[in-house]
Amino acid sequence: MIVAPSLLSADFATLKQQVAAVEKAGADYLHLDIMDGHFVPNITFGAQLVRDLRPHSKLIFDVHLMVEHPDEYFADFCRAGADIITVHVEACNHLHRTVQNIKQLGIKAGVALNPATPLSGIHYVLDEVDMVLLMTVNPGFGGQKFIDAVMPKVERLKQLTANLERNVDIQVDGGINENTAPGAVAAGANILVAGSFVFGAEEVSKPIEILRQL
Ligand SMILES: O=C(CO)[C@@H](O)[C@H](O)COP(=O)(O)O
Ligand SMILES: [Fe+2]
Repeated sequence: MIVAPSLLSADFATLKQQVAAVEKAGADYLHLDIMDGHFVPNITFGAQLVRDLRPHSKLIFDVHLMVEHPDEYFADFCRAGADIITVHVEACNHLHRTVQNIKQLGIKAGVALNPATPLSGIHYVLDEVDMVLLMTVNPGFGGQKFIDAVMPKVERLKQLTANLERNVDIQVDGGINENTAPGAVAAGANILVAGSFVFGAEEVSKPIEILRQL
């Protein structure tokens, strides 16, 4: 599995070292949660942090935009060094255009769905997107409980993407740990985001290895 540690659960006073630790431990992506205090009831960090971390890591920078008006921000995150930018379906008035505009910058585009959002909103962009992120918690905070009811949505998405000629990654995000990840993988996910499971461990290498082996 592709493992994407979420920096949200790291100690923000030592970010550079913690990014280096997950990279050394075999992580594939670095998941960067951008929250604006409007789309979600929490505020994290902006493009400047992505820009500052970029020279220190070869990890794929996977930017999860939990902001209103994502069209106003994604280009800045691309310039800052994002490799993948994911926008929320619930925040986009013209999702197809937003996805196309992200891809025109030469990076990958993802679309994210909250747990209560049905797959129907993305049927007509599946031909365009590189990744679909299915939230397995309500976005806004790390350390929440995995919502099992999202699993049939993962299965359905897997069926839909299997019919496409190109690869579309399925990312799950929220409450992923050694107990919940196997079910998500069985349902069809191939990218596992994990915040508290990775950064809450004494050694980040252990949870990363557990997820990688799935
Ligand atoms: O996008 C989000 C939360 O909104 C996530 O990326 C969290 O950061 C995941 O944290 P854990 O649930 O794994 O602790
Ligand atoms: Fe996230």
